[in-house]
Amino acid sequence: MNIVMIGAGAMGSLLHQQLDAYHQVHFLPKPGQQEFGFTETYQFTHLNGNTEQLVRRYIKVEQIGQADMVICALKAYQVKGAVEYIAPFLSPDCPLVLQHNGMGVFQQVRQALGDNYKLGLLLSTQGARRVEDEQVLHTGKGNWQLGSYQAFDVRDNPAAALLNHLQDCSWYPSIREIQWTKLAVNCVINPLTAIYDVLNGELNNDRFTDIIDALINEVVVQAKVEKINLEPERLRNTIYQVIRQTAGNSSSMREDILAHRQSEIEFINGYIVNCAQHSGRAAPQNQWCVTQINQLQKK
Ligand SMILES: NC(=O)C1=CN([C@@H]2O[C@H](COP(=O)(O)OP(=O)(O)OC[C@H]3O[C@@H](n4cnc5c(N)ncnc54)[C@H](OP(=O)(O)O)[C@@H]3O)[C@@H](O)[C@H]2O)C=CC1
Ligand SMILES: CC(C)(CO)C(=O)C(=O)O
Repeated sequence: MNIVMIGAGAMGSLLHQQLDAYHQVHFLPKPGQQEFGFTETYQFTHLNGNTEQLVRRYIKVEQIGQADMVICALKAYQVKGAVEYIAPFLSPDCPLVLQHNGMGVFQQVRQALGDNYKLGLLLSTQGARRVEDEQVLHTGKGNWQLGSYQAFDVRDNPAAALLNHLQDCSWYPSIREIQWTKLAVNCVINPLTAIYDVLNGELNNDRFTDIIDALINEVVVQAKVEKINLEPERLRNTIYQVIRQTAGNSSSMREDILAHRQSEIEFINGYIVNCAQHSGRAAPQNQWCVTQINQLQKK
C-alpha cells in the first residue's frame, strides 16, 4: 500500500517504523520546504534500547493523488493548515487518518474537506520522543486505537493495513467514547502539571484533589451534552491510574511550556470551554486552566 505520512515527528516516525516493512511509506515536507525527492536518515531507538537506521523519503504534494492512505501525525493545531494544503490533491477515495490528541480537529477538517471524505481517527497510548530530526525514541509501550470520524470503513484495505501491521492496534466502533476519556485525562494531567511545574505523579498529592474533581465534573457535563456518558467515579479511577502509571513522566504540555513551544491547550481544556459556551453550562476550572496556560505561553 502506498502510504503518505504528514508529520515526521515523534508519532509520525513511530508509525513509519511500524509500517515501513509492509508498505511504501513516504513523507510530505512542510509547506515551503522543498525536500521532495530527498531522503533523510534517522536513528530509531526501540524500548529495549536497540537502535535501527530508517530512511524518510519525501514526495511533493502533487503526488498525494497517488496515495492509498494519508496519515496525518501532527499537533492538533497543525492539522487544519496541513489539510488545507493537501486538499486540492487529495481524492475522496483516499482515506485520511488523523492521529492527534485533543478534540475539535475533526470539525476543522470537515470544514476544509466537506463530508465527502473518509476520515479515520488513530488514538494512541504509546510514548515517543523526537530528540532531534535525526533521532526518535520509543519511550512508552502502549497500543493504537483505530476508529472512524467519517465513512472510514473497517472492512477496507487501509483500515486492515493499520490493524494488521501496527503493533497492538484494535478497532473501536465507539471511538468517540475513548476519545472523550482520553480528553478527560489530558484536561486534568496536562494543564495542572504545566501550571504547577510538576511531574505527573505529583498530582496524587491531596492538594490537587478538589481541582481534579472539579475538572472531571465539568468534562462529564459537557460529554453528556454530546451524548457521551462518562461515569464520574470510573473516570476518576482511570485518571488516577494514568497519574500513577506515568508518575515519572513530564506531560507533553509541561514540556511544551518549558520549551516555549505552542501547546495543545485550545484542543484540550479549550475544547471544553468552547462546548460550555455552546451548552450554557459553565466550565470555570477548565477556563482557569486555559487562561493560566495562555499566560505561561506568552512568557
Ligand atoms: N509523542 C507522544 O508520545 C504522543 C503524542 N500524541 C499526540 O500525537 C500528535 C503528534 O505528536 P508528536 O508526534 O509528538 O508531535 P511532533 O511535534 O513530534 O511531530 C509533529 C511533526 O510534524 C511537523 N509538521 C508541522 N506541520 C507540518 C505540516 N504542515 N506538514 C508536515 N509536517 C509538519 C513538525 O515540524 P515542526 O516541529 O518543525 O513544526 C513535527 O516534526 C499530537 O497531537 C500529540 O499530542 C499522542 C500520544 C503520544
Ligand atoms: C497521558 C499523558 C498525560 C502522559 O504524560 C499525556 O498524554 C501527555 O503528556 O500528553
